[in-house]
Amino acid sequence: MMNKVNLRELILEILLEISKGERHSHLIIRGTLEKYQYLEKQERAFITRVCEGTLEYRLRLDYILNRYSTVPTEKMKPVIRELLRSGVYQMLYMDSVPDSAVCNEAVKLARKKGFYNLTGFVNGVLRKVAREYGSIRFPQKSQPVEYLSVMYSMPIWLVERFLKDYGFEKSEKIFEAFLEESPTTIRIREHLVDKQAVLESLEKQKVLVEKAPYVENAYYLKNYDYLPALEAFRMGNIQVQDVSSMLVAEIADPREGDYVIDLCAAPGGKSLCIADKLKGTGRVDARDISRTKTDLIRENAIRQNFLNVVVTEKDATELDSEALEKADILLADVPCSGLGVIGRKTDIKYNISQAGIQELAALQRKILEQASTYVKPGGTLIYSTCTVTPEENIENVRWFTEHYPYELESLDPYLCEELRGETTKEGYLQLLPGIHHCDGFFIARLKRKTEWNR
Ligand SMILES: C[S@@+](CC[C@H](N)C(=O)[O-])C[C@H]1O[C@@H](n2cnc3c(N)ncnc32)[C@H](O)[C@@H]1O
Repeated sequence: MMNKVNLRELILEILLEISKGERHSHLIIRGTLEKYQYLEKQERAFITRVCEGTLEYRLRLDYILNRYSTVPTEKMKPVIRELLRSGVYQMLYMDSVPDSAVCNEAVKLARKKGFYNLTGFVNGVLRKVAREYGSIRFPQKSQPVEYLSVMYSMPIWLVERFLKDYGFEKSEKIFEAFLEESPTTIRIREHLVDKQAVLESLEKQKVLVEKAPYVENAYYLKNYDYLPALEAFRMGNIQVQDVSSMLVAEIADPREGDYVIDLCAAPGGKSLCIADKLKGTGRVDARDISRTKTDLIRENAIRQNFLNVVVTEKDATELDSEALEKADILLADVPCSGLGVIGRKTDIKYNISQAGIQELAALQRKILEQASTYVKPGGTLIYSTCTVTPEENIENVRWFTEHYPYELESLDPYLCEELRGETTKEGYLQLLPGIHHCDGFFIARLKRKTEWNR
């Protein structure tokens, strides 16, 4: 018989690993769940929920703990800090766990980890929080920065940035959306796939399927445990992808026979979406910087049986003289700060810095510089990011049109009415979580001028 696993100990180990900030939290959680595949569905869900929740609400949990602890959270021993954070998270956000059980388990675990002299401290702090939580005074809207930081667990400097770029109301909606559960969105393939049959196969496997907005073949999936167990997934008929990413392929609008270069393609979502739209014709040259990354694209292309996708390892900042003026469509879905997908990748909000954003904006310009040479005169360049900072988005596009023979082109022919507006008419779209029904994303469509007529 299998030894009983101590779930809270696993959670503590995951949180300690996450707190080092060296690897993405979703990879750490996934790695542990893969190692303990034999755990029950509810046990796996419990681990995921406590780890994700503790991370998502870290700053708010620290604010609460610092009201009751004589030692501030940043001075605590890491084991004690993560035990307290996850304890408070369970008490405040998980009705199914009694407060007394949370305190007892945390004390037991502190002892097991060798912190005998701190068991009284752990017990005292958690019991005080349980008793007095209702009377904690949180910052009010009259102190907007502190309020948004504590209530939505966003670092102060990021709150200040969002306030500057988007104002209070929009920022609050965006932060609220970051804390909501992000749905699993899929795209059903268009070419050679019977959409109705795919929907029926999903329903037969008891998956709840709901239409997602903006894109015809986009759906939300609920009530499934393990994606690879779904026939539609194994057959390569569906692809997990947020609607914002699907919009890139809609806006690229490939025509049969087109040659498309995707400079930063891994794991391949947009490349494969475009390849599907090419209906088995043309070619998508899907590139990325490392073998690990290109293997991800290959894996996805093979599962979905795409024959018009060629995968290559290439650094997009280096010139590829063989590709000069060859592409009908060039996709630069560049590495970015990822602030639009904090709802899916929580650690971004704790790990990104203003200097990091500046560095990324410079890297994006370097990639655009090379990209500019691969497009046929009259061809299309799509620039996209999953972030919301002006310097990585519209400011880069303005810089690009000032220095290279490109002009913005309206997105309206490719978008549903709901997404059309002033900027889409001009040629770009900034999607914001909480305002739009998808991740935060930026897409611009640029046409290479046939003559350099500045
Ligand atoms: C936003 S992700 C791409 C997502 C992908 N387009 C999709 O839809 O699945 C950015 C990618 O850029 C890649 N990247 C970073 N620096 C690069 C470089 N210098 N050259 C090529 N790819 C690079 C990263 O490995 C990462 O896979």
